[in-house]
Amino acid sequence: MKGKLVLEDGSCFYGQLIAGEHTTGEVVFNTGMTGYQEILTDPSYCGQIVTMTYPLIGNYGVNTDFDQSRKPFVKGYIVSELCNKPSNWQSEDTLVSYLKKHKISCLYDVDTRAIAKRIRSAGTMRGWIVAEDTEESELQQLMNSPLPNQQVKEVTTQDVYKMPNTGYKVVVMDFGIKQNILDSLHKTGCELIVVPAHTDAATILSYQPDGIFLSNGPGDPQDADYAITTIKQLLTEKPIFGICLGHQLLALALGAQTYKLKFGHRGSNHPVKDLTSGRVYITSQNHGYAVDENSIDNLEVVVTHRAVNDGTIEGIKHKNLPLFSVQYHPEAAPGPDDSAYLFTDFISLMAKEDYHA
Ligand SMILES: NC(=O)CC[C@H](N)C(=O)O
Repeated sequence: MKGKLVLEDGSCFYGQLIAGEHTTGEVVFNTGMTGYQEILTDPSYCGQIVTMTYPLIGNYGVNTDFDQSRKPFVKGYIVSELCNKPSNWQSEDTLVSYLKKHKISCLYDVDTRAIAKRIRSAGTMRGWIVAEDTEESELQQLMNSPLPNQQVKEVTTQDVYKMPNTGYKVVVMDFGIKQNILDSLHKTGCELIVVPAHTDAATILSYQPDGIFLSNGPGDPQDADYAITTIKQLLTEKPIFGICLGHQLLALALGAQTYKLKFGHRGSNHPVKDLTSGRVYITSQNHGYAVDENSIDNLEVVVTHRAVNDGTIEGIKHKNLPLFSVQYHPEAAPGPDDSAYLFTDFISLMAKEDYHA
């Protein structure tokens, strides 16, 4: 079926549509060459239509081991060439049948470069994927519908679950966690207790954890005000490590502000400088918001990492308390695992607190 992407500014991009009912979301682009299944199932993309700038997608098929959560959470998917004859020993199915099975509207054979350039110059916009022959009146009706802003509620776990182990006990606040973050923490020996996003501080502390982990997740961090309130109450209680949305929420709880980037950072090769060692790490990123530079001046917060491309804040720590966070993804999936050492840093922080106890 012929389809199109209509952007908020009126621009249209034409292609072929599969699996698709019409859909809407914030249109973003990811520059990764691989990792399409991890991207589809990263809950941080809930509410967004993801455009892949790499021109060939689907070429190594899909495999359930690559899933980062229980299902794909993207609202729509846009690719140039959609390969339907994968060649890889791990391939269990085609991406086409995966998208159909999960009813993810996918527009392909589209000029993805033109879409990325449009977003890059005009900024992230809302968009609609519809059949090409959609009546103007129907399109207008779709365009008048409000965009939801409580995606964390959609992706967080409904029930508490545990991943037993013999090491430190960590309560994981699940705002839409990726499987590889859980696996990375678990691999370092941690026992994990994963709790829903709305869990209050008293309940979290009742598990008597050695540390608290704040996960990645979708949406504007300022919409998760309930989580900011909870984290505020935990700041002086336990060591805390946050990734991406978790980093933004930690910063907000410490009194900083966040703002929306023009078109965000989404890809697998973003250079980040560790300001302590001077080393540059190539990192996996997926975020549309960042911690505001000017808001931290009078806080007990130190910037530990910066994006090399645009200088934005990529990591912070507290001057005295055992709290730190990064904006990028040390768990990769997809992307390089150069920053996996941060998980061991969290263990060292818990060990230090343990010693002082
Ligand atoms: N991956 C994430 O956790 C993303 C955080 C937040 N939703 C942002 O876009 O900035």
